[in-house]
Amino acid sequence: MTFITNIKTFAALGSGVIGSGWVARALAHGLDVVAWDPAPGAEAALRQRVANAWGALEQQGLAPGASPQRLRFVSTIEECVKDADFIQESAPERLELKLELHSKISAAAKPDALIGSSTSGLLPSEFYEGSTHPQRCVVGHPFNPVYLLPLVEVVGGQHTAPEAIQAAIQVYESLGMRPLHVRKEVPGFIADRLLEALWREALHLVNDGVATTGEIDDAIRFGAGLRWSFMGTFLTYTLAGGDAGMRHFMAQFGPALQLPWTYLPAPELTDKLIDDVVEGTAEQLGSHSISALERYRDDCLLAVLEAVKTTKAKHGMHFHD
Ligand SMILES: NC(=O)C1=CN([C@@H]2O[C@H](COP(=O)(O)OP(=O)(O)OC[C@H]3O[C@@H](n4cnc5c(N)ncnc54)[C@H](O)[C@@H]3O)[C@@H](O)[C@H]2O)C=CC1
Ligand SMILES: C[N+](C)(C)CC(=O)CC(=O)[O-]
Repeated sequence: MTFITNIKTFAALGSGVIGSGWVARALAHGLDVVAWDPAPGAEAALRQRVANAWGALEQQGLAPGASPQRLRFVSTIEECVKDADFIQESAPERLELKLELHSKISAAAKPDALIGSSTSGLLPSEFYEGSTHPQRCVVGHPFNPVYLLPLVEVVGGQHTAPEAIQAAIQVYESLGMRPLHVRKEVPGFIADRLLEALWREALHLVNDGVATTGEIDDAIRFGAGLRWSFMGTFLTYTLAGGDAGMRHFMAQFGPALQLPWTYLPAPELTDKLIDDVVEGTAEQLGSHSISALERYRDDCLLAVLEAVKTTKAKHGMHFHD
């Protein structure tokens, strides 16, 4: 079974936060991009998002011929996918919607064009159930902003061919990404299970009046957040065990897991909790607009990526090590 991996035309369905991030990444890699989104005003919003991202992409380096002008917005699903070499769906996170959309996408697409879904945690076996040629269908779960963050989790469903997983990994690599094959199909995959655990605890801390949203963000950004950009939890905690390493760490800090410090179930999303979170984050945002904050985030990310790359090289490592 072979699938198209040398892609020239990228199709994006759904052009909100994530779809527009894919569009910007694909354009920056010198591809032709065709996009579709049913919302009124979607084309203008997409072009605005791409323009907002373009400065960061220029700083990172564009592929020869890369241009926002190579984006074509079309009015039907069929027109969007029929000539595409690779298709990425970024529609709202609703199982029924994705199920119906994928039956239309896959029926109109070339049979050897891979189809990826940006879902954050729905199961591909479920939403590709009605798809034509489901062996080429995968999840390619990205991270926001998609045009800068390298990670993409690649997950297959029960009908996905192993060759399709490998081919999708190849395509995502050609877009400058760092694919992580999630070998077992589980809800939330790997990264969102971790992120959701943190998010749940953060909401409990607000709900219990322990800290404001700003204080919780400070607890992350001045501490673990800084080290997470180059070293994950396991290696970090190996160092926390000193010369005795992980075995000593487990003996010393493992029992605290039983105390417990954390709650597993999520807090109830009461109106008060939602108001506290919305008002807290509005205060953090201050007078900055969302697009100004996006540009600030992108500048920080570019600087961090560059610093990590250079420091690793100094220690004889590659960025992906
Ligand atoms: N926002 C995030 O941080 C992340 C989201 N994702 C996933 O990406 C997908 C899209 O999420 P967002 O971009 O955040 O949502 P969004 O709400 O920003 O964008 C969704 C877009 O889909 C469009 N849409 C509505 N009905 C549609 C249909 N039937 N077919 C195609 N498009 C349709 C909407 O008009 C909208 O532009 C979801 O599956 C989500 O789980 C993945 C990683 C991160
Ligand atoms: C909140 N979220 C589940 C949509 C987050 C993601 O899927 C990944 C990210 O960018 O944090």
